Amino acid sequence: MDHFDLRDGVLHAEDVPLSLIAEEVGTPVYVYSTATIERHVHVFREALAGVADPWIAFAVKANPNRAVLATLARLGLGADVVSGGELLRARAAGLAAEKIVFSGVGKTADEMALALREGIGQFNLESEPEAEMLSAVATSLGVTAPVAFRINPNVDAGTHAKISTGKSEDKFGVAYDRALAAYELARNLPGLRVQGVAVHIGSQLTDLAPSRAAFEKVGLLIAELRANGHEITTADLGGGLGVPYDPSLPLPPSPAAYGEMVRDVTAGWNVRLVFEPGRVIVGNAGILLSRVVRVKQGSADPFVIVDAAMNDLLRPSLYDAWHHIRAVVPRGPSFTANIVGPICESGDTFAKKRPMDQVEPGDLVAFMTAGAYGATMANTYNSRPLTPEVMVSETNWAIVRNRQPIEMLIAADDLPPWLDEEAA
Ligand SMILES: Cc1ncc(COP(=O)(O)O)c(C=O)c1O
Ligand SMILES: N[C@@H](CCCC[NH3+])C(=O)O
Repeated sequence: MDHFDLRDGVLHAEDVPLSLIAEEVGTPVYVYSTATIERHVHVFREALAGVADPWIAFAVKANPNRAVLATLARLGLGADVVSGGELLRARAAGLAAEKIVFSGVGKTADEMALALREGIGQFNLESEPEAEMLSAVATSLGVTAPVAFRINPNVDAGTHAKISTGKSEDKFGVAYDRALAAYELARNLPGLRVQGVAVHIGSQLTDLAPSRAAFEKVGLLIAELRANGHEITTADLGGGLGVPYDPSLPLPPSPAAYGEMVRDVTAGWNVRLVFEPGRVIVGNAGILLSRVVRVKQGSADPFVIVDAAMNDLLRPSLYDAWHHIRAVVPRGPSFTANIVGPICESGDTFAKKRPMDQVEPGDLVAFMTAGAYGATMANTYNSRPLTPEVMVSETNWAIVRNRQPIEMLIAADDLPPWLDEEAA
């Protein structure tokens, strides 16, 4: 439960009762614990003890809230970004440019120019044409881009198909058997300085064996590249370590076990290792706080209708993801219910036939493990405002992204000239 503690039957975020936040900010609202984020960074770092000078680049996509990024910046982390927007957010939060790596298959020339001007630490290139584009952009700016190729090791990560990234049919990385040729190409392109190899096979990984297999391929490639005269100084092992969502399932590998595997596979590589953890840092540092609107009897199990919906937390409807849902103040015996949101799609279902705490209209419920890929995937479907976010630190708490009033969403739409007059 980390720092969302149950005390006297009440769920607290650090030392702030969630009921206070719900009253003042309204629901649904994401709540993050600073202490839990700090602890997770500490645990991840400890797990890498013995790895010389690890470069920990937080995967910004997992939680790009500026307060979260600023917390990580204060702890000395870098960032893995996948868009110009993420890069700007990371910089605005105070993350050092030289600790930023830039991943993604579709970087545009504008995004490359932005990253070059900022002076980021590494571009993880995902194709030969991307190398050619970066070479042209860097040359036009008169700078040199530090690059690695992300290779596709053709390894099945054993995770949900939509978040698996290391199989040959996935769009990511350069096919392993094309890698040597890609490095030859890059060596001869002006404006590029080849420095590393990168890999990332997927997210919510619950078995270390596929990662080990992928890393072993990276090790072989580094040896071949060096034999061909390339100077390889970094190896980016990506992110992906899973977190516990469903308490009835076996625990995913611990950061310590992951660290041990990494040390074992990379012994003798003589490179600076880069890590891109996202979920493992923030997943269990956040909850989505919601209120029960009503309980409706179905022909079988009751429907608990809450004020959070698939637009606030997309994971259950997109990946059939499981989030533990608990009453903030338990009322005693559990019952079996379907937990749903108000959106007009049957996919707006958080849990089916779920044994859960007894709840009544007005009660607060917490969706646990919602700190990663929660608020960042929220949207305004059904013209619902974007979910606000709150950060707690000991006895302090603050809104770190406000709920946008629906008036703002309406005002954001411009009318074309031929409708403008009519509306006015
Ligand atoms: C390139 C890259 N790095 C890092 C991550 C972070 O993954 P996770 O949040 O599972 O650690 C992802 C997402 O899967 C990614 O695509
Ligand atoms: N959005 C996914 C993770 C995607 C990882 C991105 N590479 C999830 O919620 O599980």
